[in-house]
Amino acid sequence: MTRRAFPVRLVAVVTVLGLVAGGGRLIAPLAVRAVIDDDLDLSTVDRVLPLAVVGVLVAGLASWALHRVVVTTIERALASVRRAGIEQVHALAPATREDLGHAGLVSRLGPDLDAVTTFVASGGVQLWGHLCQMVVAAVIMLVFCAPLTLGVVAIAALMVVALVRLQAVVARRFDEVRRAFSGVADEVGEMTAGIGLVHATASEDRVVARLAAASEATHAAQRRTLWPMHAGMALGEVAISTMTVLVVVGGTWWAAGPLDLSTGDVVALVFLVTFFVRPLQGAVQSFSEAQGALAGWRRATELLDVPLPAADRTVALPDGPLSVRLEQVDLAYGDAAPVVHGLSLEIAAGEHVALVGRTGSGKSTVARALTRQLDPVAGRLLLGGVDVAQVAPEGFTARVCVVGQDPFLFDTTVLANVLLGRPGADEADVRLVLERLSLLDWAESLPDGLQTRVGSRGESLAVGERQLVALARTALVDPDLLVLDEATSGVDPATEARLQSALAVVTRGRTTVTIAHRLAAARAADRVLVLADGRLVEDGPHPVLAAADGPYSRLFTVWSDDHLLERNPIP
Ligand SMILES: Nc1ncnc2c1ncn2[C@@H]1O[C@H](COP(=O)(O)OP(=O)(O)OP(=O)(O)O)[C@@H](O)[C@H]1O
Repeated sequence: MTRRAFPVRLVAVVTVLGLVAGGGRLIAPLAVRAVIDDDLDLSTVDRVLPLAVVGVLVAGLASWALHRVVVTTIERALASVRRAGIEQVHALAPATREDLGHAGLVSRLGPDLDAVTTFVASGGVQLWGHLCQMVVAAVIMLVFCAPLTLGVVAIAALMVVALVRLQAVVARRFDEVRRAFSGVADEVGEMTAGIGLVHATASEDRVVARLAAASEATHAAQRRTLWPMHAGMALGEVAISTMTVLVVVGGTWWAAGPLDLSTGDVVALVFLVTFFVRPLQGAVQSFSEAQGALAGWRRATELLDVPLPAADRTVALPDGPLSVRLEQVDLAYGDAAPVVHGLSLEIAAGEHVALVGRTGSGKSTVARALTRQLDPVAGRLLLGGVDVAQVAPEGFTARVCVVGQDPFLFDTTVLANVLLGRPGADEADVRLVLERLSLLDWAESLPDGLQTRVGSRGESLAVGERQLVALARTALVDPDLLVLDEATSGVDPATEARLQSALAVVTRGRTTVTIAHRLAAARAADRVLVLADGRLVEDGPHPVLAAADGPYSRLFTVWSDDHLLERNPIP
């Protein structure tokens, strides 16, 4: 994150506006003082009233300007943090991104920053106005009567200490309320999601009892917040009353004695006490809200300090289809033990290989390494003869593409999702690609053709259809290494046929690694690599491995049986 210089001008503007906004309100007690000291003379009222009105108007204007400056500045700062955050997320190493987690990233750039906005818009500006008003009130009181002001400040200090403690209790209790509320939400969520099971097992009473218990817990938690909240309010009232008595008694005593205090001074002091203490109460409350906003800001900006991949990755991949070479590669997640061990293999440029193996054998992990979402913890991975550790990130995703089992689509049209494949491409390019993949008829048969919206994450389309869109997008990218994770479920026979013919076109002449979960995908490859427990245990063309008495032929038998069952279901 680029650190900016301290914004001296902004702070100066905000301070002046705060002092005018806060100080302007104090014109009222000063006007009252002047009128009382002139024995309620009407000519003084005529003189003072316009001044008081102007003062209040100026204070109002300053308050509006303060709000505007602060909110605009903070919103700009937040927008730039969001932008920088998104750029940072893109620049992070994929493994780091995965460590931070999708939800973590979303919350840092979403709700965490929203907490700052909410605080600034609701309490933040008032907090500043309150602080300024307190300062001005304290200075005027000091001018009128320093000893009384010191007494007032001493009582206020005691009040702040007590309020801060009470606030901590309130915050804890509110946390309990939030947890209790989320308990209710969990119960409601489970109840609605599992409504079928609830009916089937006739457990309505149990579920309702659990919900009632969760609701009761919420009420109890809310009741527990009441006493510290009311104690805080009562404390404020007691403090104000004590200060008022102090000012009235002390002021009267001093007025009659050592200090030259007029009746107007004493009355003005009584008002000023209120103008000093009320914002103090508000400020204490806003301070605790500020903690949440600050925590949100810290979490969001922490993201900007996450180290980026080394800047010495500057080598470009050679043009054309890319060969793949793994030399004694170990792959691991985080600090855990490697899940792929000493993997060595070679894939020629333009070759199509299938990765097969039982679940958990390491296929997806190898695919992640090929697409650089996971860096080897040992050994070397070379693409086109270049060690990926040195390959520049720029342009990498245009050369190496992955089509996952359930590809992500943006909530927009089919056309817009495919167009993402190549900047500058237009509808004609997309139609051409779809035509080449024999998918144009399918796309046009969708409710709004290419303009059909795919819904959030593409949920309006079936999984297989999402893969079709992703394949078209990939064909538009025209990568030199393609990693395909074959869809295992949710693909109807018609979509399956479209997928297979589109895949045949997309993979032609392109280095392709398919994670094959089914026989057809393995058979379509030039070569099959069999993984078991993160190790390469077989390597060869399908006919050879199928004929050998090894792990692949055993998998092949299982697949063949499944295939037969699919075609000839048990009656
Ligand atoms: N994100 C992850 N964090 C930690 N361990 C993981 C992660 N992903 C996979 N693993 C572990 O790595 C090992 C290999 O998993 P991988 O997903 O590569 O297997 P796979 O052969 O692709 O399985 P499947 O066919 O079920 O997708 C497994 O032990 C798995 O638990």
